[in-house]
Amino acid sequence: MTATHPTPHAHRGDPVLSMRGAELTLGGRTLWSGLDLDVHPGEFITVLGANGAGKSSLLKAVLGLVGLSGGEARFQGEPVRRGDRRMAYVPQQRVFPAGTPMRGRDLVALGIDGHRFGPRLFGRGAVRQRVEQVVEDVHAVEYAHRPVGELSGGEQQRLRIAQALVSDPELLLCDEPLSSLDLHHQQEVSLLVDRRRREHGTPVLFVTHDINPVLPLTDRVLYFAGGSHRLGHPDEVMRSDTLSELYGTRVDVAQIGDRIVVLGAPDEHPGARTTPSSPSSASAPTTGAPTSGGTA
Ligand SMILES: Nc1ncnc2c1ncn2[C@@H]1O[C@H](COP(=O)(O)OP(=O)(O)OP(=O)(O)O)[C@@H](O)[C@H]1O
Repeated sequence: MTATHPTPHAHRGDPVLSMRGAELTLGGRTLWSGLDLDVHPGEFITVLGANGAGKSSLLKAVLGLVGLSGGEARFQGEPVRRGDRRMAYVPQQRVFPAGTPMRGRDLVALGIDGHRFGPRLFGRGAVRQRVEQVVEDVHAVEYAHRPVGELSGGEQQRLRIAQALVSDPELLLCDEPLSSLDLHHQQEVSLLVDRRRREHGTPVLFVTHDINPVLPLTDRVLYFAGGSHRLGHPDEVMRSDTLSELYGTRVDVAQIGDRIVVLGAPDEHPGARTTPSSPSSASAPTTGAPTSGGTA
């Protein structure tokens, strides 16, 4: 399914990431197949689906950490490869233990010179300058000198975004970066990612269980369920008929205020792990109200 709506932030030009007939089998189970995806400069693609449907594994495949079992994935025209520093990854929010001595700026600098596979990109002075600039960009100057273990979850996550941005990436891969954050911090972190793609044209693949915080930013949704997927504008994908067909069972998409809730979506498979961010009601991922796009 191809989006028929415009993607307001997508720039013209060749896709940054292109997948054709992509299939991923892990542990003997085919998570998804027949995936055709072009990610254009500036695009914000929200990746949704049940626990265990293969959302995080998509990011791993793009990062070259797991190999496709079929089809191909190309980044900037070349087959994806592990350790490509032009892609940046923002992990799930995980709190650093209270005694962690590393300071905020050092965490950010790891995005440049702490990488095991990459060469040193800059001299020491240039690294410091670049780190300082990104710390300012994410409005973390006030606390970047403090040990990360002393910082709040939201502050830590801002620094993780800074760590991802410090290498000036050409593709941003975010794996549930908002989980465990309160609404205010969810919005702050989302806006940092949004600003990056608007100002630098860096496209974003954003895995989440809840589209609501990023719905106004979302150009297209990629929804995985039942070994299949749908790709399109939120209006096209977040519908009862589309998701019922995808899950192979009745699924209701309800609008409650400015939010949309998906009701009745089953777990992907009995052994799928659950995450704290999963809504408890009916194992249903919550999703946001379809809008016509625009920035938050
Ligand atoms: N390296 C691996 N080897 C075998 N199985 C794997 C591997 N990595 C992931 N899996 C399995 O693949 C399935 C998909 O995992 P993945 O983490 O991609 O799901 P997800 O959609 O991100 O789920 P969640 O919403 O729970 O985070 C899971 O059943 C997982 O156990």
